[in-house]
Amino acid sequence: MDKVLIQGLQIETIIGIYEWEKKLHQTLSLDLEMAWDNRAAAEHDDYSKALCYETVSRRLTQLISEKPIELIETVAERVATCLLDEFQVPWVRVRVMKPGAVPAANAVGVEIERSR
Ligand SMILES: Nc1nc2c(c(=O)[nH]1)N=C([C@H](O)[C@@H](O)CO)CN2
Repeated sequence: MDKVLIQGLQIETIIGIYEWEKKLHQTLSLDLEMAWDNRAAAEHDDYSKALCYETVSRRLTQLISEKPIELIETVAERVATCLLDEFQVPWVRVRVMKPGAVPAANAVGVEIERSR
């Protein structure tokens, strides 16, 4: 299966369940694996057939930073839904990491897979 990948997409947003978290921005780090048949783009070196990682990154940053969210599970689900519905990605793996949330850990996070 071909994929388009985005690793370590940093998104600043209001995220968390505690009152103190609703008053500041924190940075999430997203890793995305998106199934995509890359042959059509490669065959004629045709950008219009490619899944543009730049466009996807911009859209997800807008989606996740537009309003406060409590759970990183919600972030992962919204990202997956956007990729399936708006970008017609047939399958996606979304990992959302919240660095610094647990001081003793490098990062904590969730990972989901969704398909159409
Ligand atoms: N499974 C989850 N557990 C927790 C979350 C979360 O989003 N998903 N969030 C928090 C707090 O917001 C925490 O990150 C504050 O440091 C706790 N557990």
